[in-house]
Amino acid sequence: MTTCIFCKIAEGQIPAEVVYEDDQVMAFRDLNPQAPLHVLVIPRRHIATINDLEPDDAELVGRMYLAAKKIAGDAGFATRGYRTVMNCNSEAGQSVYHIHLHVLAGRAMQWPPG
Ligand SMILES: CCNS(=O)(=O)OC[C@H]1O[C@@H](n2cnc3c(N)ncnc32)[C@H](O)[C@@H]1O
Repeated sequence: MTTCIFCKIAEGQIPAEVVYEDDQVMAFRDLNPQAPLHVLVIPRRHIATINDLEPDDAELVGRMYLAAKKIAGDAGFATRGYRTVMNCNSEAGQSVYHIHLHVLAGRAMQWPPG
């Protein structure tokens, strides 16, 4: 019985507005969007942080980026541009310890990030 909120979303135990899913990854809208498009791409398998990735996870991470590409493209932001962010641990602001790729689009992004 997991306590991970993103595992619960992946298992359909709690609701989310799913925008993409396949056998290994899924994506849903962020509850607190920071841009007109703000979606989270997660692996179905629980991996807490980037530090917990192993070489065997390379294809899975690649599939997360391909999902991000599809989501941003389908939403019409491929040419305008979009940002993908994966935060690792507290100083990066990670608050949900199940890796997730933020996909943000629809406004000009700042650099460097705050
Ligand atoms: C500083 C960011 N911290 S973070 O990089 O860890 O991102 C966590 C993100 O998950 C989002 N979130 C938390 N719970 C849910 C949920 N149940 N459904 C959708 N999004 C969620 C937060 O709004 C936040 O943007």
